[in-house]
Amino acid sequence: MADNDNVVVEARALSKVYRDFWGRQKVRALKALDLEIYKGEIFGLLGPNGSGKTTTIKLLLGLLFPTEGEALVLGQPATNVTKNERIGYLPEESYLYRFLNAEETLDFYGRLFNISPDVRRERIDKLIKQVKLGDARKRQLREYSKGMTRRIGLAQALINEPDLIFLDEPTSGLDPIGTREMKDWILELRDQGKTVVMCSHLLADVQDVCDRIAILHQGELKELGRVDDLLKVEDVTQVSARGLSQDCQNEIRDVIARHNGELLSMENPTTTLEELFLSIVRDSEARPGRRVVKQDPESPPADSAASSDANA
Ligand SMILES: Nc1ncnc2c1ncn2[C@@H]1O[C@H](COP(=O)(O)OP(=O)(O)OP(=O)(O)O)[C@@H](O)[C@H]1O
Repeated sequence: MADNDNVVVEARALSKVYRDFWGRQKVRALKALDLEIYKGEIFGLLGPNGSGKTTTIKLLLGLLFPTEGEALVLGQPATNVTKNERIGYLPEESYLYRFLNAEETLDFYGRLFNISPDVRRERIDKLIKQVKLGDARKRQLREYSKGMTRRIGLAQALINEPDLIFLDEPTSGLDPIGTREMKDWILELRDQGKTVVMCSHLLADVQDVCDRIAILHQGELKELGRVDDLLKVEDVTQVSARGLSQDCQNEIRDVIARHNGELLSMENPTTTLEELFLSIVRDSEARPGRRVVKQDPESPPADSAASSDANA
């Protein structure tokens, strides 16, 4: 295996077969996976349900033993669980104690890592503020919404200040604002030099934050590479410009035709629904009480009661 400080995860022919009670072959969940993940990158593990993503993470955490092949994580065999002191893990379903509050939960996990009381107190305070649970720090987790549970899950995964963080579906159950915050935290972790490995079915989120991805299907690696390279459409050139007159646009059309090119589109770009949603919510927070009813010219007029309410 490579002796390279930059390689944080290295899997060679990593395979897992789940057997049934009688020891007969049951499911080939992972088939000879070869993979390297580098320091300081956000790596996305994608694939349909049952393609082997969670199995891969569990093998890398040493929670499962491989049937064949091997993996090195942070320079140590994946099966060596002492390396997990430098790893954070947010499972798909957070296994948290419902009757503990946020502080007690983080204190519990801090103790598991033998973090001294002073450092624990300081870190818990910092993390609770970071994931914006300051107002809910004394509330039991059974009262938490899905989004709050995801956020305390992230704080728990960071309690040991890990170098490598595994996040299984980090944005599931979060609203667009919670999703944006989670993505910003993930980007911040990379800025701090940490390595993040995430699984997600939400491809827009993966595209937004991941540097490289691997796509698994039926336990096999089908694609591996940089997101921007994989998504680049080689034979199309996109130009974006502001302030073009109609004459100028016509000239551009002529130039493209003269050079035997095919004009695919020349139009005003649209923003994303995420951008629109976030700008409306931020605007509403900045100017509470302001209500807008925008009339779609195609739709029938709103009834008079709705209009007078909106103008109130
Ligand atoms: N403990 C187990 N015993 C037997 N089969 C298992 C076990 N865990 C997973 N499998 C099987 O291994 C395959 C891969 O499962 P895995 O959970 O790794 O997929 P996944 O990509 O994480 O799926 P999802 O997106 O649904 O979380 C599936 O066919 C699954 O049924």
